[in-house]
Amino acid sequence: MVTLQLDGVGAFHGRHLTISGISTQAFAGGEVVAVIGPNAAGKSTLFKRMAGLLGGPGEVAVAGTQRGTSGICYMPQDPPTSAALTVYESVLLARKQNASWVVHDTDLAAVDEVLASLGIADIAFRSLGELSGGQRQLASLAQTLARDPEILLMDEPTSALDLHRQMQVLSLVRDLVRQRGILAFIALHDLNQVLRFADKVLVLAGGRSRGSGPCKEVITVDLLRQVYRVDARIECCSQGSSHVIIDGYSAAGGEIPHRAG
Ligand SMILES: Nc1ncnc2c1ncn2[C@@H]1O[C@H](COP(=O)(O)OP(=O)(O)OP(=O)(O)O)[C@@H](O)[C@H]1O
Repeated sequence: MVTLQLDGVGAFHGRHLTISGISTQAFAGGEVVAVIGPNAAGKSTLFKRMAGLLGGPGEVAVAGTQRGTSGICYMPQDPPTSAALTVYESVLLARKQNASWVVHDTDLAAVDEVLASLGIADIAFRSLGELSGGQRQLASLAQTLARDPEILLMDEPTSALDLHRQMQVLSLVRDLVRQRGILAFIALHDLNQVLRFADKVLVLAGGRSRGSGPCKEVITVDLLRQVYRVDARIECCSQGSSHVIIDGYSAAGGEIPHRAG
């Protein structure tokens, strides 16, 4: 089983150490780990460091992989688009593992499967350049999933999607994680989506870790107050699941004068 553990991890942008000292327990295949925190907390930076795109101190310790670093698939927050390709071509190209790759029937079948599972077979032959923002995000998701990841790093993969699509994508990722033993890290801002879909959470703020572990243990009223500066309740709904309800927020930290609603 694939595992990933962070040990004193930091990352440089140029000479500036943007994140530092991030350590966690070992996360294992079959788990969805939400990476949460306010804007500029360091979530994208950590993903780039985990994907090997940024250098820095500490160790991203990966074990149990079949394909080494090529099994780590990173979906950036703003993926570049090559407007000349169709969705189908871009997803097929994502299957390319090395320079000697030639297309096999299994590649074509994998592309068909991923397009169908994301519900975007109808735009397979549209150019990437003519898609809506949400369609582009779905195409980027298809490219990432088509790589047969062992470890998935997805930076706000649902930020451009409508509610139905958010549910569809997060359910699909969770099902793939369970069925294939993938380890998925997903940066999300919607904490109710986190409580619904993630098994564990890693909280960042100011470039440092503010805790990690099972969602219900880590996401507390105190954490929401300290990290997000919101006055919130976490309540169980009639169907038994936990929800974050925001009552107010602080403009400057400490006191929480603004009441929502
Ligand atoms: N290319 C860069 N050069 C210098 N600093 C950068 C660069 N990219 C990000 N940073 C800085 O690193 C810090 C963390 O940014 P990062 O993008 O990782 O945050 P984030 O948690 O993903 O934020 P958001 O939720 O807003 O997407 C910020 O202070 C940001 O200004």
